Amino acid sequence: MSDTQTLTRDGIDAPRLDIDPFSDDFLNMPYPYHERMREAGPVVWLEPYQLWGVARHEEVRAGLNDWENFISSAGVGLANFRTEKPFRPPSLILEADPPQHTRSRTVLARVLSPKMMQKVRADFEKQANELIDRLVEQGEFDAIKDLAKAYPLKVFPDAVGLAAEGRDNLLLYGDMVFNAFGPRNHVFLDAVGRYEPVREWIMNQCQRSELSPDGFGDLIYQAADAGEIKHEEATLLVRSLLSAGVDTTVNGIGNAMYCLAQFPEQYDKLVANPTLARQTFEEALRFESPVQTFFRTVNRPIEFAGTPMLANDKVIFFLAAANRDGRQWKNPDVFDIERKPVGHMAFGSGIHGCVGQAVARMEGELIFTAMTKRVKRIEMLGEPTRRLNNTLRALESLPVRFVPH
Ligand code: HEM
Ligand SMILES: CCOc1cccc(C(=O)O)c1
Repeated sequence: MSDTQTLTRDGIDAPRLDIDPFSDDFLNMPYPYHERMREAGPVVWLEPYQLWGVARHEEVRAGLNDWENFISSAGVGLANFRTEKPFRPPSLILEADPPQHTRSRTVLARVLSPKMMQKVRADFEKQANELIDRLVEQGEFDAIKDLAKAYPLKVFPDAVGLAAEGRDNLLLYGDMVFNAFGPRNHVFLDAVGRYEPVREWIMNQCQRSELSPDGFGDLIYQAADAGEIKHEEATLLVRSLLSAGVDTTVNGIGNAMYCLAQFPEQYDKLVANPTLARQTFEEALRFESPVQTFFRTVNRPIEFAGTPMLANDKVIFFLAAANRDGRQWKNPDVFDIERKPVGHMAFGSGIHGCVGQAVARMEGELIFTAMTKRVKRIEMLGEPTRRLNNTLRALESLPVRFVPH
């Protein structure tokens, strides 16, 4: 950092907060910090990283929907790709703006469409039923290792067309990718050591020769055969599926399990009405958002929510803070499966809104539907342990017991 940068910038027309969103304290328990930022104003200036923070629902939504002023091609993490070398070759969808983004999005939106989900639904359902049957037999288990990781690591790579071996590498890779959106803190440095061995493995898995025909991965190469994208672009788009498609759902399901184990009266409501399974997963995404933040870069001098911003400023959008904003939600800090959390920011918003949400929603719906049919109660056998990550809200372990009907 140059000398001038160590001093805070003049002309900041917003509340200045000395909050580090990547400190262990913040990552362990973000909610009091979210409240402070929301109450300070629609936009705040975070001194430790000299960037803007947006934590209220209305402004998070407005900012993510404004892709022309808040761009993704300069990176959706702390690093500004205009001045720093990206940690890895940029994503052609997440870290792209139109028109590149549009071509990538058209292909992935087709491959991951609700219509495509119908083709794999029966297998996702069979795997959910068999897994829950095994865990009911087992009785006591770790809801993260044996359920939240096991299910996505089976169904999604199967659908993509990956070989069966080495799939745990997808967790190491996802952990790394999501840490890399943050600063080079100890959380990132601890992960980067685990990541080196799998970097090559991941790129090998993205090669067409490694993918089974007609899986999600091969369908992307078929779009290249049809001339929609280049073949080398198809390889990077398969990497997008492997980057975003596992660690997200692992923590979506893991956090939902924690919610249902902490609030047994909510699980009782779900058992009484299993058609609430999809909505239960959605409420868990709002209440304990797996993806906590994403950044944007200001494209040109603008005034946003009454605050002047300069080109190249970084803005961090706190999706999880928006999801508990009392301006948007009644009793936001209550996990209520009868709430319809329409408009939550857990999947983002606008042109970059999650292209894999149909996959995520189907995984959540099927695993919790299978559970309600077999499990009368989820008992917590001890406190969970947390896995700190610069972007993800993740548990490392959650000891539970399934009490069958
Ligand atoms: C509970 C699970 C999931 C959560 C919470 C989640 C969250 C998100 C969020 C917040 C974004 C917006 C990123 C931005 O605005 O910069 C996003 C985009 C994306 N997601 Fe998901 N995601 C989930 C599951 C998935 C799955 C299963 C896949 C793949 C099959 C996936 C693939 C992607 C991709 C490729 C993008 C970039 C889309 C674009 O930039 O147009 N996600 N996701
Ligand atoms: C869940 C947000 O979406 C992501 C996350 C990480 C990587 C990528 C990618 O496109 O490589 C996408």
